[in-house]
Amino acid sequence: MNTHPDLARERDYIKRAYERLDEIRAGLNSTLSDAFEQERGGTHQARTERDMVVRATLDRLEHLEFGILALCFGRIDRDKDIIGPSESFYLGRVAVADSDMEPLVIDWRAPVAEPFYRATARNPMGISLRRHFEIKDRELIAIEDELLGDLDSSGGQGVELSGAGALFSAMDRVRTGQMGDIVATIQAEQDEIIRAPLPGVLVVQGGPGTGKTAVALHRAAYLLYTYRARLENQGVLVVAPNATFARYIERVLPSLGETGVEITTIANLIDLNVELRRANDQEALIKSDQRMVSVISKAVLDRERPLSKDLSFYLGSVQLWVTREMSMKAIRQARRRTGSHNERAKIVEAVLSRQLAKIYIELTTRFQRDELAKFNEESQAYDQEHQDLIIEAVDPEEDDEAVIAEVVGSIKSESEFIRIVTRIWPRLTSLELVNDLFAHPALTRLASRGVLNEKEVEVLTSSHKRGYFSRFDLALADEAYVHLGPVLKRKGHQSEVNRYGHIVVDEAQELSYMEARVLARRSISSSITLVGDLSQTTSIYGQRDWNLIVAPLCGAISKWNYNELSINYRTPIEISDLAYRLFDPTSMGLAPTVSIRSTGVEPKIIEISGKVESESIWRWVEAAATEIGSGLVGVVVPSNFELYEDLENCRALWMQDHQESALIEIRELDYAKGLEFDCVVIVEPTCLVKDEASAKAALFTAITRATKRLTIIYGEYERSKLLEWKIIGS
Ligand SMILES: Nc1ncnc2c1ncn2[C@@H]1O[C@H](COP(=O)(O)OP(=O)(O)OP(=O)(O)O)[C@@H](O)[C@H]1O
Repeated sequence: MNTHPDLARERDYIKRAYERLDEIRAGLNSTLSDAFEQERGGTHQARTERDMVVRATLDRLEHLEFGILALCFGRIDRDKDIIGPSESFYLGRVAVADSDMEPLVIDWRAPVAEPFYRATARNPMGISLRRHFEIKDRELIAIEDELLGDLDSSGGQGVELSGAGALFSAMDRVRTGQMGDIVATIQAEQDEIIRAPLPGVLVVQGGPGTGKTAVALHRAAYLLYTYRARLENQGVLVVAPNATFARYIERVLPSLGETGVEITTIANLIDLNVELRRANDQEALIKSDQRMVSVISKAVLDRERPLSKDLSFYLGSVQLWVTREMSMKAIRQARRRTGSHNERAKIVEAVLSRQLAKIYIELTTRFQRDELAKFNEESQAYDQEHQDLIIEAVDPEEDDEAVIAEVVGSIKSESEFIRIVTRIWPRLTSLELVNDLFAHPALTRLASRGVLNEKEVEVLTSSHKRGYFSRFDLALADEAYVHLGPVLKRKGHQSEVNRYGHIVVDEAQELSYMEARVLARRSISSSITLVGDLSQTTSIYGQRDWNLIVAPLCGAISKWNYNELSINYRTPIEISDLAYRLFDPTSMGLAPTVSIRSTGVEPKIIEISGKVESESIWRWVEAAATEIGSGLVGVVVPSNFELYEDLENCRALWMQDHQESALIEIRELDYAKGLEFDCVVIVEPTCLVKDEASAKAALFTAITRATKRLTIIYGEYERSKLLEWKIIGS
């Protein structure tokens, strides 16, 4: 029972704030129903104005909709200073003012709120008191005060924390499988990143559980608040590594009153509407490589091909030849022009049709129709030499443009002519280009000559499945689109890409070079926040150097800002100790992180003799779920794990009988990354990913998903590796 002397007074204040919030909501709802009730009539302007009112009211209502979450979570008392008397500010997830427009609650993002997150004993930032409220069902139940004068809020590991009580209870909460906001307990090092200026590339490196995802999302909300006029128009994009992760974080921004942020994956952003297949590691590695930039640009050029032999078609009874020479000239002319490949197909078409129209006119006027027929009969066709003579004889000045235009029109609608032009300069969708490129080894080889070796070409062609694409193909298609442009006059052509005022990328260490280019193309002015952890790079195409990640994103700006986070809010000391036995971050030049919670429960490490079977695994999963009681158990298994289906069956049966118990999820590492579970069970810990070079980082990542308990189940064949990795002792 909290017996703070100010409890009753603060309770009244918070009650008043809630009542005022209700009043504001009621006012907005009645504005809305008035607008709906008004007849659709009136002038166009009146209707437009009404629509604007409806939209703005709906936006405002949405902004005030945060369910059962607390409106107000803290207060700061500012000392008297030269500009005014001492003052108290109540901070909350949205601003609420009374009917005289006097603020009751201030938005956490307002500049005046900054000391709530940043003030320390050494630098109190002009405040004497920081107060944290615990609110349940709209009622204040506890108060935690920090007097900045004699602050001692060390988390036990020599770390200075703000609102330690509120922070620890937030960290201890049972996980639901959906990320929540941290607005009430943001720590100073996090706040600095959240409130960093908008322009430029900002990199946030932090070990597991340091709040990178949370910080990234709160930063998006902060930027929208602070640069609303610009960003509401331009848009803010959050890029998640996969759809599972996007779902995991989707509630955070709405709980902060921001619903306009787009959260998506790179594949969805490219939006080519294809079902994705998995890529194998070697294929993924090559297709993510920087060298693919030149392969793709060459692949487009390779499709601009002169004819290998002369081809003809009939316009009426006249046989017209498109010679190899003509096709080369047309390509040269088209290449001299600006515009995308697809746009310039028109130039090839125009050049050839005009040339052929002149030939046609010359032929039909110079010879009698029957003489021409005889001529054709005798020689089957006139050869290139004849035609060249005719071309030279044609003086454009003397031609009647109207007649030429008419013949050009007829030529352009001849299907054979269209076929020939398509052969020389096909209009292509980006997926067609990528599909053709890997479906035909000759094209692959041609485009990658001097860039990829024969073995790499073999990997690309042998892993290709006609008409099926991986996410890596999509990035290549996006690259190809830059050269190709939309296919005009064809159904389903792609539109121009959306560009954003700010882009936030999570798990940025896994951003491949080609995917980074996808994002660069969608950034208006290289205003980007990248959050990630180089010690958790587990994909074969991911990076272990921020310079490499940032390079394709910087655009004209060569400087970028770097920040590190150091406190692990997720993993208890007992579990992170094990993780750091496996991996020493200083070996990569990264600052070690500090866990600030302890559970007193050591991880369980279990050896299974003989073959690892689903029954034996499940026994331990069940034990973990029973032990934890409620919350979330994440079973992390190797990718393409042969027992995956069996485990899913065990899970389905277990869940039927244990509906009130802990939820169990079985996940490959890629789909557990970035997430967290009250209890983690890792199966075959040395085999989580195929790529051996990433195996250690994969286990490190899996271990650090746990907020409370950890069980590792390994087969005896993994013992020597686990000994070497210091996970088990001899
Ligand atoms: N200031 C904070 N107050 C309360 N909880 C916090 C705070 N910062 C982070 N957390 C919690 O810690 C957990 C880890 O945060 P988050 O997932 O953002 O970390 P991360 O650095 O992205 O982790 P990883 O790289 O391991 O996936 C989350 O449950 C988050 O809500």
